[in-house]
Amino acid sequence: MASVSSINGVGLVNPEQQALHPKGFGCNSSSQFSCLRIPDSKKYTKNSRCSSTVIRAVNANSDIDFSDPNWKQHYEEDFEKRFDLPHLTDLLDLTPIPTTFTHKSRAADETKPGERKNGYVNDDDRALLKVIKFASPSSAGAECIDPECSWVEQWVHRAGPRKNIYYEPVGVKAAIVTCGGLCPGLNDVIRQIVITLDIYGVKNIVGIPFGYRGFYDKSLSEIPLSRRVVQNINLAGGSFLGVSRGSTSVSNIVDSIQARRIDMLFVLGGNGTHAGANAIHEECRKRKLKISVVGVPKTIDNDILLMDKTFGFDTAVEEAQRAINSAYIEAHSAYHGIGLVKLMGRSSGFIAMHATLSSGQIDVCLIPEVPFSLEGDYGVLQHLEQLIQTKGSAVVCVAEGAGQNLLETSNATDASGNIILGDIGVHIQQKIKSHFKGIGVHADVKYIDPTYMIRAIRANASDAILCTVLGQNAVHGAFAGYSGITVGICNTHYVYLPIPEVITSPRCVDPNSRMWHRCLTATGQPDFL
Ligand SMILES: Nc1ncnc2c1ncn2[C@@H]1O[C@H](COP(=O)(O)OP(=O)(O)OP(=O)(O)O)[C@@H](O)[C@H]1O
Ligand SMILES: O=P(O)(O)OC[C@H]1O[C@](O)(CO)[C@@H](O)[C@@H]1O
Ligand SMILES: [Mg+2]
Repeated sequence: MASVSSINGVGLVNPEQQALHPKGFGCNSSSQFSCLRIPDSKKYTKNSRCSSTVIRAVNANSDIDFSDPNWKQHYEEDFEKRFDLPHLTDLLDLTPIPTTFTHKSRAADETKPGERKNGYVNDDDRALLKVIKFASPSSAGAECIDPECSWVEQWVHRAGPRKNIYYEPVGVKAAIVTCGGLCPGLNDVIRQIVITLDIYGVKNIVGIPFGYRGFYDKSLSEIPLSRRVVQNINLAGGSFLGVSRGSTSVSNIVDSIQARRIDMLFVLGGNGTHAGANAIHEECRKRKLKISVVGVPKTIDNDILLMDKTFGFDTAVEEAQRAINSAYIEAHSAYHGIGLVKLMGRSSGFIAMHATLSSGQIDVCLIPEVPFSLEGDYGVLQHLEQLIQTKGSAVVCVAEGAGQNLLETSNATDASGNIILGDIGVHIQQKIKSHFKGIGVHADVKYIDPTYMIRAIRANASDAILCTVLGQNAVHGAFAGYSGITVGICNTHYVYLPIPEVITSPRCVDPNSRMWHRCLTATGQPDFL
C-alpha cells in the first residue's frame, strides 16, 4: 500500500488554492507514451491545447541514467511505487473483516472449502500495462523508455473483490456523484454501483444531485437510491442524478461529506472530475477520515490516460455513423456535394478517427493532434477541389478541438475552467463555400453538427458491459479500503490505478501510431501542411 509521499500529486488543487482554477489540459502524451512520466514542468500546462508534438519516450525519461546497469530495475521499482494504491491503512489503524460479498453458488464451501467459486482477487495480483515488445525505436508506434527500446515490465493492480474488507456494510453510507458533460452509460454505472453495494449489504445509498454542486447548493437534496429505484435507469441516456460543471472549494465539499456522514464516495467524471476526486481524497487523508473516494472515468472523448477506452466512447463512435452516413448521402446525391460533420473531442481526436475508420465514408479527417492548413497548395481546400474533380463529392469529419489555431480565440472559459473552443465546423463550412465561389466552381456544402445528440443517448451493448464491470469494481475497490483510485480497462483486464497517474494530461491520438496511419490509409488524405 502506498505511502502518501509515493503518490505523485501532479499539481492538483492544494489546500491554499482550493477554489477552482482555469485549466486546459495540455495534451502531452499519447496512449502509446501514457505510462511514461511527464516532466513536472510539462504537467497541467494551463490552457494549452493538445499538441501535435508527442513527447517521445526517450525525452520523457531524460532524467534516467541509462549507463547505470541497474536502470531498468530502478525504473520498474519506481513504476511499482507510482502505481501503488493509496489505502485507508496508510494513515489509519484498521482491522479488516471477512467480506460479505459472495456469489450465490449453493454447494460452495461445505463440500469443497478450497474451491469456492467466489473468486476473490489477491492484493498482489497484477496486470501488465504494456504488451508489445518493440524491437527497435523505429518500429511503427514504438513506445520506448531507453534509446534501445528495451523490454521493461510495467505492472498495475488488478481490480476485483477482495477476501477481506475494511467496512462493516450495514453501517456504510455510500454516495454517488456524476460531474462534467453527459456521457452514454452514466446510468448503467450508477445502477451497477447500487446493485453491488446492495449485494455487500449496504442499505444507505444516496445520489448527490447535479455534480459537485449537490454538495454545496442548499436547495438540492440527496436522492435516495436502491435496487428498485435504479432498476431501469440504464434504459435512458443522460444522468439520473444530473451533472454540472463548476464547483466550490474542496474543503467545503469535504465539510459537506463529513456532515452527511458519507463513508464511500463514487465519482463519475472526466479528468476535471478526477482532479476534484483526488483533491477530496487528499483532504480526507489530511483530516484522517475513514472515507474511500473512488473514481469511474467517464468521457466520450476517450481522453483518459492508460486505458483501452472509457465508457461512452464506443457508443459515441457508433452514433456518429448516423451523422456521417447522412453527410455522405447528402454529398453524393448533390451535384458537387461536400458533406461536413463535426464531432466532439476537445483535446483528442479519438471519436473522429474511429468514426472515420468505422464508416469508410470519410475523405478527410481532421483532429486536434495533427495540424493542418485550409489554404495553399497543400491545404484542405485544394484537396477538396481535387476530390470534386475526380469523385464529384467529398465528406469531411472534423473534431471540435481541431484547427483552433485557425480561429480567433476569446480565452473565455466554462464554469470548470475549460477553454471555450471556437467553432471549427462553422469556420470550415464558410471557408469551403467562399473558396469554391472564389474559383467559380459550384459546391453544395451540407454541414451536420450532431455533437449533443451523440452524447445524450443510452449506452450500446459493449459500453453497457464496460459500465457494469467498472461499477462493480468501483465498489470492490472501496470495500477493499482503497481511496484516491480509479477503475479502468488495460489490455482487456480490469485494473485499479492511482488517480494522478491517469490525469497528468489528456490522452491523445499519437500521429505516429498505427491507428492514425490506418485512418490515413482509409481516407487516402495527404498531409495538409
Ligand atoms: N483541478 C480541479 N480540482 C478540483 N475540482 C475540479 C478540478 N477541475 C475540475 N474540477 C471540477 O470537476 C467537475 C467536472 O470538471 P469538468 O467540467 O472539467 O468535466 P470533466 O470531469 O473533465 O468531464 P468532461 O469530460 O465532460 O469535460 C466540475 O465540477 C469542476 O469544477
Ligand atoms: O457543452 P458542454 O456540456 O460543456 O460539453 C462539451 C464538451 O464535452 C466533451 O464531450 C467532454 O465530455 C467535450 O468534447 C466537449 O467540448
Ligand atoms: Mg474534461
